[in-house]
Amino acid sequence: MTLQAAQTQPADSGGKALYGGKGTRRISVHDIAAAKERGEKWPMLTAYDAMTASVFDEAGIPVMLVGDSMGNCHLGYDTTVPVTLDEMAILSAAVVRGTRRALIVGDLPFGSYQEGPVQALRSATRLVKEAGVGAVKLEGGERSLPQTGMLAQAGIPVMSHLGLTPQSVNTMGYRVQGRGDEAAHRLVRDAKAAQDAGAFAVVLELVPAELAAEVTRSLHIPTIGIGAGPATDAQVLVWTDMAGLTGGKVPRFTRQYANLRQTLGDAAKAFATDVAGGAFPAEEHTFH
Ligand SMILES: Nc1nc(=O)c2c([nH]1)NC[C@@H]1CN(c3ccc(C(=O)N[C@@H](CCC(=O)O)C(=O)O)cc3)CN21
Ligand SMILES: CC(C)C(=O)C(=O)O
Ligand SMILES: [Mg+2]
Repeated sequence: MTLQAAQTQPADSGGKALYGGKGTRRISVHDIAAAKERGEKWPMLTAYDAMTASVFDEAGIPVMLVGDSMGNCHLGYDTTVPVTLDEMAILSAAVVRGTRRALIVGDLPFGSYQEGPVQALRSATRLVKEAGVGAVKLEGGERSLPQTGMLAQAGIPVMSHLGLTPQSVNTMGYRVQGRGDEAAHRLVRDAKAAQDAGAFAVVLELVPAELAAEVTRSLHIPTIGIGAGPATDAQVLVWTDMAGLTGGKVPRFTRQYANLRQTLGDAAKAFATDVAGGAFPAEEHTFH
């Protein structure tokens, strides 16, 4: 391929489709943009460790989010608020190492970008350089506009997160957002502002389906829904929720595709029973 051709063919992931495509190189934000033009709907899952990420990569999940939901799903906090940039960097690096094809998006944790665009750039640069993520995500539309613009101009692909923004749980709670005319208009404005500032995609969390559909129609960048109905370009779920590993209550918008909590608990009990009864280790596990 000539240099000229390379420059004019940004979106070939070697088989086109994000999901089910045959390409082996890393998916890029150009591939994400091309999927919206094709009308392809695509899946995104969170991942917090190399082994789980490798399973999803081999299953063809094209985009993974190292979510700050690692706070409650992996590190044992009650919310995402305590998660630090150090924790994000360590687990993001693990997810990058465990994958070959997926685009890895690192969540900027609470407190790592709210001070302003310079802090946002410093934090995002750490995730890009230390962890090797291909993009970062931050919460807020108009309120995070200087940050979104700074990252985009610096050449760091940035995903915006609107609707329910869990880092604001202490002021917002976990309620559906964008209900009523004024809140709906604000969400549309936020989404357009994020797009204009250079965001490559927008997460819409816990918003009415009709509003998510309107936002999806009015943007040229893809929308990724979670509790936002069926019309968004993509869908994201927290992996421990969809795999049935999360303990306690899970959000109503989740579908549980497996029951890993049961499976893993059964395996642990079977091991314990074998040890207690002397059935493990057997001859084939033993050296002489
Ligand atoms: N395990 C997990 N799954 C998630 O989806 C998730 C996290 N953690 N942590 C970060 C945020 C927080 N999220 C949440 C948390 C709670 C609700 C919740 O309780 N929702 C109510 C609906 C509220 C309403 O009707 O207004 C529900 O019953 O699902 C939703 C999203 C989504 N994210
Ligand atoms: C729920 C998704 C969008 C997220 O931000 C996270 O997992 O942290
Ligand atoms: Mg998050």
